[in-house]
Amino acid sequence: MNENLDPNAERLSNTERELEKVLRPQAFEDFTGQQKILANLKVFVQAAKLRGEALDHVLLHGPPGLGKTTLSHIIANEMGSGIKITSGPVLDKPGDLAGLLTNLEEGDILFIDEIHRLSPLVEEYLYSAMEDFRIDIMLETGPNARSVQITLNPFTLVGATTRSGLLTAPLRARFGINARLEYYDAKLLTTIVLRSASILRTPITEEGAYEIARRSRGTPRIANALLRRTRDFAQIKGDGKIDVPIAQYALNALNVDEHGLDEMDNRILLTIIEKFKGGPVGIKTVATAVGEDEGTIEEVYEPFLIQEGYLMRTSRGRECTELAYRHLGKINPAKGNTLF
Ligand SMILES: Nc1ncnc2c1ncn2[C@@H]1O[C@H](COP(=O)(O)OP(=O)(O)OP(=O)(O)O)[C@@H](O)[C@H]1O
Ligand SMILES: [Mg+2]
Repeated sequence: MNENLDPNAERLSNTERELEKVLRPQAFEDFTGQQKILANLKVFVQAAKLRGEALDHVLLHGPPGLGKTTLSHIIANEMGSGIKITSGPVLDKPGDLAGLLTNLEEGDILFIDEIHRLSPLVEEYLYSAMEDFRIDIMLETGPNARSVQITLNPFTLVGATTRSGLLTAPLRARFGINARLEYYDAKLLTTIVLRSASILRTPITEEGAYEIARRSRGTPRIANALLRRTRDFAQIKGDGKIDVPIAQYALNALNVDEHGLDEMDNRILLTIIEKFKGGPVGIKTVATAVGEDEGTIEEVYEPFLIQEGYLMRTSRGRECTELAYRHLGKINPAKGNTLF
């Protein structure tokens, strides 16, 4: 797959990374959508502040680019707490985690991204820290080795994962607040695109913003990436203003189709239809056939294709729906040979 055209796999240059930071909402007020989650979080944050306690541990899960990292920063801002950031694969040994934990100040947020990738040893070490704010530390090694118990400052663990199914039950049970982020509808994404365009000082029509929004796979990160690319087209091919024709021109050039499916989405559907008679077919087989990592298909592509009704997950594997056939202009042999 051509990675440069895939906003998910976008290799961010330094300026692009700066732009992501600039566009990231900093407070509950700037955060669009996920209404229920937000409403609940506001209550929990307010209550914790009122009691002068650390917020309960928070688990954020859902597909990439929906705002997990953004929310964790907002929680810290709203609590008025410091935030330390790490990720599952980086925490190699319990010692790495101990270092982080003992440096937390009261009420601080410890953000662990990709928390499903913690090693079992580190995960187990985390349990007592989360539950009792206590950890055991080994002093010295060899015959003099002994462990002492240390009391930690009360803190809030915010864990983020795209694969909540891979979390162990004991870890999941230790989060008092559990939020699953959903894909955004086109209206919410339009608001996000308009906000981002105004931060970037890019003139844009409401219809132009909607055109980008409805073709962004329900994902703010993709909407922002497409906005930035469209801005380039507007500057070079137009007069700098983003309207519907410029947005359509840019999105077509980026291989984002009419319904917002990108190249890989379409390749997955086409492969299942053409090579596997529409399915059912196992995810491993699909992954090999399209040349994409199985986990990526499962956490990035599949959830959206299922939500939009192109794909079904059955006990025998993945199956294309009638909508997928129609979308690709193919005839479903099981449904007779008419297109409509
Ligand atoms: N609700 C929102 N309102 C406005 N912008 C948002 C919102 N959610 C996400 N964004 C934008 O999308 C970008 C990606 O969000 P974020 O990094 O929080 O996603 P994520 O869920 O952590 O993704 P990943 O799983 O890949 O880490 C952010 O830089 C932010 O600008
Ligand atoms: Mg993130």
